[in-house]
Amino acid sequence: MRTVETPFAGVYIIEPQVHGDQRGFFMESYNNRTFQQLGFNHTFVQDNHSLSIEAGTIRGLHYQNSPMAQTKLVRVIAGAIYDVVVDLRKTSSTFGQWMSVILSESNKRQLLVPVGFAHGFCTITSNTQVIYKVDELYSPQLDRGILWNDPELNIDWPTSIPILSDKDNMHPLLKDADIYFD
Ligand SMILES: Cc1cn([C@H]2C[C@H](O)[C@@H](COP(=O)(O)OP(=O)(O)O[C@H]3O[C@@H](C)C(=O)[C@@H](O)[C@H]3O)O2)c(=O)[nH]c1=O
Repeated sequence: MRTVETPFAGVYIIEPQVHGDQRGFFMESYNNRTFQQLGFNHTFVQDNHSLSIEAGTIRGLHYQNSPMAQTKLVRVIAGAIYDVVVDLRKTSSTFGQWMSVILSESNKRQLLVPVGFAHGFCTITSNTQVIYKVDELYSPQLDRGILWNDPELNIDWPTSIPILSDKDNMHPLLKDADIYFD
């Protein structure tokens, strides 16, 4: 397993070691001891799995406020996504900035999204399946979002006419967002 640093402190791309042979491949998609050795001390308590049928589906931008803020370990098991994180740490020099990475069934890359970031993705294939681990349980009361096309963020999404949930259509702009991480 290899970790790749990103422009944001605390956000890492993780590349598992893939053992290919004539049958296909085997990989450890998560190994607690390796994570601990790398200094990642999360205890993941929930696994999530989503299917997005159409390419051009955006889910996001989502985060949970404290005391249920979540670290997420995101990967794709079918298709591909343009994965985005936005720095929401108010004291950060990169507050309000975003970055993207392609996660796909074929590149098997994972993104570690720490507390303090909003997360969202746009599917770039049909029938895309994303799975991710989180280190706090889902809390509908503390679930928050920021509008995907907030002009202040100016995210360069692969589509300008995404398929969205009703919820994701109604999120506030960053300037009005309720952000609380302790
Ligand atoms: C996130 C979540 C949702 N739900 C329920 C609430 C709702 O009825 C249904 C669909 O929820 P959502 O529309 O929020 O699902 P979705 O838009 O896929 O939300 C996800 O988006 C990506 C980008 C993330 O980063 C995730 O953390 C999560 O916020 O599933 C749970 O039961 N547990 C959960 O952990």
